[in-house]
Formats: sequence, structure tokens, C-alpha cells
Amino acid sequence: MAFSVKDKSSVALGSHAYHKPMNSPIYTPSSSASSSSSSYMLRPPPPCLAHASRNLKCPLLLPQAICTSQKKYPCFGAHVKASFNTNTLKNYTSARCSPWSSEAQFLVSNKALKRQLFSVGSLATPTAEGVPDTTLIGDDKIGVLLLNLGGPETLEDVQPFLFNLFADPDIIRLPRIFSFLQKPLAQFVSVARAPKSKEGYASIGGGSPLRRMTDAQAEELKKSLWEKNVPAKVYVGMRYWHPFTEEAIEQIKRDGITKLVILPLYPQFSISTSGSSLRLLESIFREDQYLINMQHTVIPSWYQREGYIKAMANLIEKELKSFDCPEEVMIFFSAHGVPLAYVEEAGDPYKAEMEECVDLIMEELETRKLTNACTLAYQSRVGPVEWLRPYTDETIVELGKKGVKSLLAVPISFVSEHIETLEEIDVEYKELALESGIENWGRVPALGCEPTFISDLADAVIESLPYVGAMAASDLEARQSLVPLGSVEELLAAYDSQRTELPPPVIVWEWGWTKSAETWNGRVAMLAVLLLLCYEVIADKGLLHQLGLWPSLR
Ligand SMILES: C=CC1=C(C)c2cc3[nH]c(cc4nc(cc5[nH]c(cc1n2)c(C)c5CCC(=O)O)C(CCC(=O)O)=C4C)c(C)c3C=C
Ligand SMILES: [Fe+2]
Repeated sequence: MAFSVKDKSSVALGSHAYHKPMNSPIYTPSSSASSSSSSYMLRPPPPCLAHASRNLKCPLLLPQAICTSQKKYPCFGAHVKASFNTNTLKNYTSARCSPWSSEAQFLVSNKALKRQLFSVGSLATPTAEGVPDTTLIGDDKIGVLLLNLGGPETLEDVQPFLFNLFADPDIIRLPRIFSFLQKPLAQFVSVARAPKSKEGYASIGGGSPLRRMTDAQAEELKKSLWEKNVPAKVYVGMRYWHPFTEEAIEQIKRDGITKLVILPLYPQFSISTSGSSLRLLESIFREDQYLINMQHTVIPSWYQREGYIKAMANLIEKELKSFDCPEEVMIFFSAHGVPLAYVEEAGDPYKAEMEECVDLIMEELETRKLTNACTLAYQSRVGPVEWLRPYTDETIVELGKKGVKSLLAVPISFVSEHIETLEEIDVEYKELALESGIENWGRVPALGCEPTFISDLADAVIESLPYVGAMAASDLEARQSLVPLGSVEELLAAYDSQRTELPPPVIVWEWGWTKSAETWNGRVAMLAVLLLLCYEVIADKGLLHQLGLWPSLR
């Protein structure tokens, strides 16, 4: 028994084609998409935006993170779809004055862009022997900076780690006039959440495996690069815990790196993950003379890459075989959620990229004659606002009710094991699934150091090398040709302008225990917390002071 939208009698959760909004958790890739994109092409224009900071007032790093070319010309050597995604970027209208807007003038036509990108792209092609063009390396010292989230290594680390996370304005997005409350709020929320989080970390051995796993990935990536004749150093920069991004940058300076490839370890781009790390880097770069002069490029997201898609498909194929009736298993993609407002108001491409990623993996499985039904849902929501739907927990219950008997969970937004795979999926969701009538449960491991995946990351780095510093050329045409800056500027301008506003209120009021009531309760609670925090700051007394959770200002 396989479930799909083409088979509505089996599970009637509504229609669900990839390019439509995902109202229901069940979908199968649309047949047109399958047929149009079952092959991989080698040299599409890249999504990475190359920069060198020379000749620019500031290094303009962040725009590289978000590139509209991704949908139309997916990443180096990646899957090219014939049909374009209806890109969220189309919604952006305003071009504001932002730290990045100095580039808005370099708008280019896609035609010119393609022409140049194909010719520049060919520079990156490894030779037949797999040896990259050494002129790309020359006397340069090449570094690769892996960006990741970081995780507490001991239970004592949990609360300060949470503080760092909630103090990030890309995680708790306050209107600018309330930005002075960011740290007090982070203190409050981290202290309030720490006990629950500690329980989770205690149950997976007393800390996050993230540092260990990311270090191992860095080591393997370095080996792979050297094997491919690119003698690069690989650094790890975490956003919220050791080794912090700032520490990695100091090491990069000490090592005298002259060309840096920045590679967030998140396959899909989100404002809250890669975006946050890139924003931090941008501020570090802007202040530092060495970094301003160092050439760099960013690989903003790489979920479309052949190696990544194939590696994911390999893991799924292998895990399906462990079920008694593999063809009856529903493949259950579970992605880390983000608040809905990130996507709908701030223009986060995360949801669109996630859906496309799932589509590509399913298409790859189809080419292997694996036609299982699949579902995408979002997990790990935190706080009172609405997050991306469908939620993983609700979906599991719904699938149980609809008679689904076998589920294979696939963590899709992250490439290492972490608390949300080891605790949330393996323990909480498994238990919920079994209670909901699902009889057979499996989980695909995170990619970790899977060789196909690591080798593909190395290729992504190598393919990005021609773009490192390409913007340093004062040659206007080169600058114009390499980056579809107009769209990037629009995206960032829109994203940044949204930071001044809170999400709009729920317009239609419904009585009873409804979604709108839930949302409003959350907002009222948030407002009360804000007022209490204001009181603590202004009066230098209050509940937190009494509990000793607030350092006296006097
Ligand atoms: C693509 C991955 C991730 C997105 C998107 C993301 C957004 C996001 N996360 C929080 C809040 C928390 N995240 C926490 C841990 C955590 N988050 C990710 C990844 C994404 N987060 C990972 C890999 C981890 C685990 C790290 C580890 O230690 O193993 C936590 C702490 C754990 C907990 O208490 O549950 C919080 C809190 C928000 C609010 C958010 C988007 C705005
Ligand atoms: Fe998270």
C-alpha cells in the first residue's frame, strides 16, 4: 500500500504537488518535474556570489548568501529543473539603503550573466585526471570555513548556549525599537528553557555531538581536497558555541589565508541559520583590515548538488531494505521548522528550498524504481508564534489515523546527528508514532562523513574557487556578470525592512480554543514578559532580581 496524491482513496489528506503550497503533508513529485529533471547537468551558472572586499567600502558578504540564481541555475554540477520554482523573491519590491545597497547599481541581465558564468565556470572544471587548474591556486593560501550552529558540550553549557542562541536577532526577531531588550529576553528565555533542554541533552549522553561530528567532517573534507590536489586548510566556525566563528577567523588570520571559501553546513538556506552566521561574518569582516583585503566567496546552499542528493538517496534506499515490506513504507522527511513569518514576511527561501530538495531526492529514488509515498513536515518548534506547517507531531498522529503502518523518518535540514535527531525523532516521535498506530518505524542516519557527500562538498569548494575574489577585479563587466545582484539586493532589502516590524496581527478573530486564540495568547504572554523585563531593567528590581537571575545594575 503506497500513498500518493494520485491515490487519494488511500490517504485523503488533500492534494499535494510540489509546486503548490503544502497544505497537506502528503505529496508525490509532480510527473512533469520528474521527467524534466531526471538528469544532472555539469555546468550551470553557480549560485555563489563571489566577492573580494578590495575596492569596496565594506566586504558585502551577506548578499552572497542569498542568490536568486539558485532556483533557475542550480548549484555547481547540480540538478537542473526545467520548470522554475515560483520564487519567493518575486515578492520583493523595495530597494532600501542597506549596507549592501552599494551593489544595487550592478544589475545585469540574465543573458549576460549566463554567458559570463558559463565561461568563468569552465575555469573551475577539473581536468580529465581530476586535477584542478592550478592557476586558481597559485601562491594563494586557501581556506575553507565551515559554518555551523554549535551545541553545548556539557550540561553546564546548556543555559549559556541557549543565551547565545536567543540573543541572536536572527533567532528572536524583535522590532528595532525593542532591540535593547534582546539580551534581557535571551537571559529570561534561556533560563526558562534550560531545564527542559538539559533533560534532552542528558538523555543523549550529557552534551551535543555536534562539535565532534563537525570536526570529523572538516578533517575528511580537508583530506578529500588534498586528494583532489587542492591543499586547503579547513576551519570550523560555530554560531552559538565553541569553536566560535570569531575564533575560527582569528586562526584564519594567523595562518595567513588569502582565499577563503565560506561553506555553511546547512544544505538549505535559512535566515535563522546560514543567514545568521553570514550576518555575523559580515560584521566581523567590516571591522577588520586583513579580512577586508582577503578574497572570499560563499556557497549559500547546496541541496541541489548531485552528490548530496545521491548520498541521501543511498541512505534512504539502504534503510528501506530493513523493513519487511519496503514498498509500503512512507518516507517521512522531517525538517527543522522556522517561524512562519520568516518565510511569509521576511522572505526566507528555506521552505521553497526544502520542498525542492525533497522533490530532487524523490526523483532520484524514482530513477532507482523506488516509488514510495512521501511526506514533508517540520519539527522542533519553540515559543508562542506559528511555525511552518505541517508540524511533525501532528502529521504523525494524522498518518496513524489514516492507516499508515510503516514510516521511515529522514532528517533533512542538517547533516550531523544532534539533539533533534537523537532525542526528538528517535525517542519522542517514535513513541508518538507507535502510540498512533504506526507499527514499523525506522530512521535514516545523518550524512556525517559519508564519503560521496564529503567528496561532493570538496567538489563544491573546488568549483567555487574561480569565483573567489572575482569581484576584486575593478572590471565592471566582470562584476556585473558574476552576480545577479539585483535580486539579491531586493531580497536583503525586503528582509531587512521586515526586521522593523512585528508580524501582522491575526485579522479574523475566532472564539474558542482556536489557532488565532493560541497565537494571541502567545503574543499577550510575550508582551507581558517584555513589560516585566522593561520593569526589571528600569527599576533594577523585580522577580528575576529576587531569584538572583539578574545581575544588579547598581
Ligand atoms: C536547519 C536547521 C535549523 C534551523 C532552521 C533552526 C532554527 C531555529 N532553531 C531555534 C531554536 C533552537 N534550536 C536548537 C538547537 C538546534 N537547532 C538546530 C538547527 C536549526 N535550527 C540544531 C542542529 C540544533 C541542535 C544543536 C545540538 O546541540 O545538537 C535549540 C536548543 C535545543 C533545544 O532546547 O531544543 C533551540 C532552542 C529557533 C528559535 C529557530 C528559528 C528561528
Ligand atoms: Fe534550532
